[in-house]
Amino acid sequence: MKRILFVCTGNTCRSPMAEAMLREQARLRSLPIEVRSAGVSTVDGLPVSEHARAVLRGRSIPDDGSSTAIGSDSVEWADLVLTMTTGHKRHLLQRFPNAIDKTFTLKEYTQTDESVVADIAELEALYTEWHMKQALGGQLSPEERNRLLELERRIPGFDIADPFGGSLEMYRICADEIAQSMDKLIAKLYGESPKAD
Ligand SMILES: N[C@@H](Cc1ccc(OP(=O)(O)O)cc1)C(=O)O
Repeated sequence: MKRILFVCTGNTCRSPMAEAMLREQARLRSLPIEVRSAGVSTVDGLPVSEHARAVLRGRSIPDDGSSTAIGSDSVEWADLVLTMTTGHKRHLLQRFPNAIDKTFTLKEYTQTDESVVADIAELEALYTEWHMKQALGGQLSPEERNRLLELERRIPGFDIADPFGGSLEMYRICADEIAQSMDKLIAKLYGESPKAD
């Protein structure tokens, strides 16, 4: 059984859509996956946004969840933590540094260019080094800082933009973006070919 945790800001738009979509795919394909979602800046018990629910309904996907503030219990529960943006990933890793080996942005985890994967690993190591040095009152060396900036410049963007407060169409576009990654995620985890749609 694979346990996957999706993370966004409020846990009322993006990560609940991702959670519901993956759970539905797992059900349809009989895949051994458990899914949860949480927000880095939210409180427990908020309903999923109306537009997100409408988009899910349009895809015939049930949704009956409510928001959960991220905590050590859900991070420890997960085998894989997939965030909607790099900002969420940084936030999460600052609070739960032990989760470094299982935490990725959704798009980063599902993209396949090896050179980009290597760049991301190097960048994450540099950020970890930076945080450790800062905690001890130090700084990165000028070479490390230059390298960090170079990597930041050349790594493609992996963020799924926040549709909060936007139109139903914005939520649809966001859901389509998440759905594409979901097919790639299943292909990566189970070697199935992504669905053509
Ligand atoms: N902006 C909201 C919080 C919020 C942010 C983003 C958001 O979308 P998502 O659930 O996709 O992170 C939902 C809620 C507030 O001011 O309280």
